[in-house]
Amino acid sequence: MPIALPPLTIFIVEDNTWYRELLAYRLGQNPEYHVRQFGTAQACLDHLHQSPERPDLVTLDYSLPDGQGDEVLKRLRVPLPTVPIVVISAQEDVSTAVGLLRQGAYDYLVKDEETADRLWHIVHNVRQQVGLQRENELLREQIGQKYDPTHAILGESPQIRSIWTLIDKAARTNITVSVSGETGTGKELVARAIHYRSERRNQPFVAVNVAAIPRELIESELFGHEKGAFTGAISRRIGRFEEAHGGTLFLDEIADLDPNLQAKLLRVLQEREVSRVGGGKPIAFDARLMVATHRDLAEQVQQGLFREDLYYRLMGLPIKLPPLRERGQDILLLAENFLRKFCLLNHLPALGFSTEARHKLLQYAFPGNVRELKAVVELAAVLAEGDTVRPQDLSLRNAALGYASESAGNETLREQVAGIVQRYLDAHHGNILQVAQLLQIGKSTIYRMIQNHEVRVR
Ligand SMILES: Nc1ncnc2c1ncn2[C@@H]1O[C@H](COP(=O)(O)OP(=O)(O)OP(=O)(O)O)[C@@H](O)[C@H]1O
Repeated sequence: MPIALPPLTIFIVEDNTWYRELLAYRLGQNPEYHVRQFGTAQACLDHLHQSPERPDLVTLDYSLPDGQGDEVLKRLRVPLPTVPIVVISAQEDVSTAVGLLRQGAYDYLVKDEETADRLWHIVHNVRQQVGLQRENELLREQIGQKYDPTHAILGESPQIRSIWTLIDKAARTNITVSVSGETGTGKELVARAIHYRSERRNQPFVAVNVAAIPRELIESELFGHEKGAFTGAISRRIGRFEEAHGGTLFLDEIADLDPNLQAKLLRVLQEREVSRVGGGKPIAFDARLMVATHRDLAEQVQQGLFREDLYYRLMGLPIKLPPLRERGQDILLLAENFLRKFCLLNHLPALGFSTEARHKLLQYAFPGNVRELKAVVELAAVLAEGDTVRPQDLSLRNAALGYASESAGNETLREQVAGIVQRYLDAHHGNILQVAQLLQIGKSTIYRMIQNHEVRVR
């Protein structure tokens, strides 16, 4: 299925105001084209220098007051090495055209009454190409993310580099892996990375959060049950251990497993067989086991809350993930990555962080670690004005995150933000200016949400 294309940004560099307006008007007829106009080459270069916004296509007048086509083309190629640049000239001159094309111009057009239409076709073609390229990038990113820890588990800190090494080592054998670390540090991500690097990569990866399943259901969830095993067991059910056959079983929050099930798990690991609740013959268990916990399992053993024999069985290769606040500049690297991806997936123009916003991120402790950073960055992308994320867009206090927890669990961040804005609009009789002031967001953000049918003025 083709992906929805983000708007195409076009820079028009042309000193003749009338002609520039004409091109902008023609291209602007497609609402998916964002046109930005510049009267000189320098104005365009200054913009490229000061803003993270990058065009998908540039039209360049051959004779500008501050430079000739070939020379300006060369200067534009520095910040825009691969962006198509269409040169538009008042005169038809074959040798100039050939020279420009050799220099990497995308096309050469002569100004006449058909230029705007020809440009329209060129832009249409570029749009198709950009679409294919983005689709490719997205697919490559998805595959890369799945298999390569250096793509999936971002970071450049020494702590993360040593985690990559451990992942590679773990992936070479079937050793049980126990991942520990605070909430949101990426424990499940590490487990997945090991699975997708291992020989079991084409078999299932089954993740079970032990703490999330009610006590009375967990046994049948893990081991399955036979029909009639208990009231309500109206048909046979395959357990997660069986489901993971040939692949990997990831038991998250293992410290929360109740003592009875700890004993049963120990038996399964010793005998490499599982039995469904309610009988039947034992079934061979062939899955690689990985476990995770945010608690200190050794301490749980000391306190008598976790079986010591099971602890030694499960420990295998321990991988301890560092909290985000101890990973220094990784905070910025992750933040930029989340911002880029969010903009790409939501068809927003590219955004960057202001210097003050970076400081604010670096000063915060991130108790929710990477998960919290991701949520904060995605919300900031929605709230940002223009092309920059400012400190006030970063909702680092609990108050702002409190809104999120009020909402239904499955909503996306974007839906949650829309929900907040809608509530304010309703409460203030659709007064956009007032709502923008109260929420400290720009009016244009609200207009954009109305245009995208995310909120309504009722
Ligand atoms: N190093 C990283 N690079 C990119 N994304 C990361 C990284 N670490 C974590 N994430 C992202 O952060 C989020 C939380 O990660 P994950 O669910 O693996 O954490 P966890 O430690 O298992 O959390 P919990 O303790 O709550 O189960 C996910 O969206 C994950 O993709």
